Amino acid sequence: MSDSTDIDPTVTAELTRLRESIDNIDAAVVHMLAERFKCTQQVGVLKARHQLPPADPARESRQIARLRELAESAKLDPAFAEKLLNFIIAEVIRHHETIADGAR
Ligand SMILES: C=C(O[C@@H]1C=C(C(=O)O)C=C[C@H]1O)C(=O)O
Repeated sequence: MSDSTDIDPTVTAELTRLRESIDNIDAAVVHMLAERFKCTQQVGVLKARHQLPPADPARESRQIARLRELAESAKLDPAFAEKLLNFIIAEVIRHHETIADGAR
């Protein structure tokens, strides 16, 4: 069995370089998601104020179609992109329901 002391130093250096980029990308994703949630919270307040429903399935369909196209041109699995967007949207709708409940 090999342990970390047997690894070729050039392999370790390459792994470290790649992991530094992965960490930077993860940080960017967190910051972008935080900005997205700031916007969606404002949408939630606007909807609650004007008695609009938390979810907008027609808007979601357009977003999914657009994201699937973007994913294809970026060589990212469109099914994965759709699942990710649906996961995020489900959380946003939950937030909107909470905001609407608080406004009642
Ligand atoms: C943010 C909105 O509310 C919901 C959340 C969406 C999203 O996270 O992109 C899209 C549609 C809605 O179901 C919106 O209506 O724009």
